Amino acid sequence: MDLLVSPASVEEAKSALSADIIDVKKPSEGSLGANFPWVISEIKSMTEKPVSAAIGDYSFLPGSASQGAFGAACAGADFVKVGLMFKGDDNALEFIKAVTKAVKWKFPEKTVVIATYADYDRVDSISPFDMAPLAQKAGADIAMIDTAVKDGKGLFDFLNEDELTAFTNKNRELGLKTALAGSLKFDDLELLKKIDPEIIGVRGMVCGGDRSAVIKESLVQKAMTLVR
Ligand SMILES: O=C[C@H](O)COP(=O)(O)O
Repeated sequence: MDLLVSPASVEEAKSALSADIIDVKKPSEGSLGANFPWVISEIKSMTEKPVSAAIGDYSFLPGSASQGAFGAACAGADFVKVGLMFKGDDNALEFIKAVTKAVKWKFPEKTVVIATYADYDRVDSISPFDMAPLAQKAGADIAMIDTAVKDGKGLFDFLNEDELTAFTNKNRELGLKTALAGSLKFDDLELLKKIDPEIIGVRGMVCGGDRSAVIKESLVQKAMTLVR
């Protein structure tokens, strides 16, 4: 299980470099808020580790999302991560195909992460369970669950161990990897290891519990020790 940590700036990324994946985002612009391309590029130049970039929590705007995805890939992101904040299988398939094509067109080696939300009912968006087969059909690589609303409720307030294990196992059958996130806590790590996704994503946990604070290097190191 790899640890993905989401810094919000170049300065903060320096404290996150011991993570397995450095995930550039702008939390002030949403759960999967997009940061500036020059921030992605500078963080990429600081590490040999894979760099991921969130490109936003999107309504059904496949053209805009494709351009964002291409921009993030050109700026140096190895993983391009997009959130689906809309409903409808046909629209989701069209959107995921467009984003995947935008990344793989010039960068076939790069990884496309399609995120949906554990609290999808709260934001009226597609469920992770409906999204994953569409991600596989569209040629994406990773099916992710995060939370849309960062109000203290986390992944396990919406989905239980059995549901998350079923999601992870089904993705593996489909040939997709799984990433799980959503206000995860140190106390969740043992259960997450049992569920066994390929990646877990955190920010609040390594900020000391408050995702609007800054990442603490010592907490990233603690999390790295505990996920192994
Ligand atoms: O990609 C993962 C997110 O950055 C998770 O953030 P969070 O742990 O504060 O919910």
